[in-house]
Formats: sequence, C-alpha cells, structure tokens
Amino acid sequence: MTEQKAMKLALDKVGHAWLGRTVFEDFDLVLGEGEVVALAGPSGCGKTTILQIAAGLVEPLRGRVRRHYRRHAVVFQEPRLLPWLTARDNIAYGLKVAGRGRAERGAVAEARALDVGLDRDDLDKYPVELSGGMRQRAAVARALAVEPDVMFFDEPFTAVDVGLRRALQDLVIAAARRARFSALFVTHDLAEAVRVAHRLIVLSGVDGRIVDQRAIAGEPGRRDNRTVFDIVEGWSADPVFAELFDADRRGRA
Ligand SMILES: Nc1ncnc2c1ncn2[C@@H]1O[C@H](COP(=O)(O)OP(=O)(O)OP(=O)(O)O)[C@@H](O)[C@H]1O
Repeated sequence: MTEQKAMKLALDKVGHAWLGRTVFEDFDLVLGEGEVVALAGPSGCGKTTILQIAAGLVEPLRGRVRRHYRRHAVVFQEPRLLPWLTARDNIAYGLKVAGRGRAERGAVAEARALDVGLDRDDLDKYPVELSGGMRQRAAVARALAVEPDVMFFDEPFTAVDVGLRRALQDLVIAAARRARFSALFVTHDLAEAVRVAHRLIVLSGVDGRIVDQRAIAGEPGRRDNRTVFDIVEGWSADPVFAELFDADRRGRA
C-alpha cells in the first residue's frame, strides 16, 4: 500500500473565464507534501490562469482553493527583479518585508545565492549587470529565501538558453529535495516536465479540460538524459500529447 502524503494545496471544481470567455471548468488538483506536479498543455489552454488561482493572485469565478501551508513563493518566466536593488537585496527582499534583521537577511541571501550557482561577487551587482541566466538564478534564490513550503513555477526557464535551462532544472530538483517543498510547475516542454516532476497533468488546448494525469516513472533527479528522452519519445505516439507535439513541431518549423 502506498503512503498517503499530506495535502498541501487543493483546487476543487475550479472554473474561470476571462472577459466572459470560459477558459476551463471543473478543474481539480491535489498537491501532496513534497510532490512536484507539472502542468502542461498547448499555449492558451489556461496553465498560467490555474497557477495564478492556485497562488491566490487571481480569484476563481467558480470552485474553491484549499491551502494547507504556511508560505509560498512564485517564480515567473521573467525574473522580475527590482532594478534599484543589488542581487543580494533582491534575494533578501521577502525577508525584509517579513521584518527579519539585516545580518540574517545577508546570510540567507548569500547561502541561497550559492545554492543557485551565483558567486559572492554577483551579490553586489544590480540586475542590469547580470546576464539573463544569472537574473533568473537570482529570482529562484529570492523564492527559496523565504523557505516556502509550496513553490509555483510559471514556465520559469522558457526564456533561457537550452544548456542553462538544464542547469536551472537541476537546481530546482536539488532545492525541492533539500527543502522538501511541494511545487506546481507550469511548462509546455515535456522533457522539462519529465525531468522535474513526480506527476504530470495535461490540459486540452480546446477547452482546458484535463486530458491525462500520470505518474512519471522514477524520481526527479534520478532520471538521466537517456531516460528522459525515452519517456518523452514513448509518449510521442500517444494521442493525449498530440496537441503538444504538434505545437512543438510548428514551433521548430
Ligand atoms: N488577464 C487576462 N485578461 C484577459 N484574458 C486573459 C488574461 N490572462 C489570460 N487570458 C486568456 O486566457 C486564456 C488562457 O491563458 P493562460 O495564460 O492561462 O494560458 P497558458 O496555457 O498559460 O498559455 P501560454 O502557454 O501561452 O502561457 C488565453 O486565451 C489568454 O489570452
């Protein structure tokens, strides 16, 4: 018998419409303790809207959200760093808002910066002095600094180079294991979903309905490149993923 993990977040029969146009209805999700769930689907199917509702950034028109956690953090596609603060102060921003002292903020910012592969020297730089990849590392460090028990990732690595994307995925996997947070990870990249997540939910591009939910074999961080490739390749003939693969082919054409 498998152990039932404590529920951290649940969306019950959630529905939403923008400007009177229904995006999805009756969406259910349960995020367990320490679980990383990837949410995939073609562009415009409602992934970001679901994440925003889950994170409390948008009020759903229907249904309810249950949160059984203390703190969450969000990593967006763009780093959203404050340009007038150094990397150190950006990373420590949430701690300052929470009223934590200067020495503690500095120590936490430095530790999280090192976790995400930034150097001590980078901490005194302003966002404009950092590369796009370093800015996104700082955004991940800022999210980790508040010790969230739930993380929301909204296509966080879509805008970075393919090589760096892999490194950033690895550091998210390592951080999830170390800090034991749960996460909802929105992506349209199946290989990314297979790398980072325990479970995958696929939405339809037609009506935002869940077309499939499946556990991904193995553990995040323990799937090597070959395994990831084989899993995604094995899915390529599955009609459930047709819209995603079609969009990918169109994107590459
Ligand atoms: N704030 C908004 N106001 C009006 N319409 C919106 C708003 N946000 C999203 N939409 C619309 O709702 C639909 C779902 O958008 P959403 O961003 O949730 O999809 P997505 O699956 O995340 O797309 P992508 O992969 O392109 O980011 C789209 O048609 C989008 O244009």
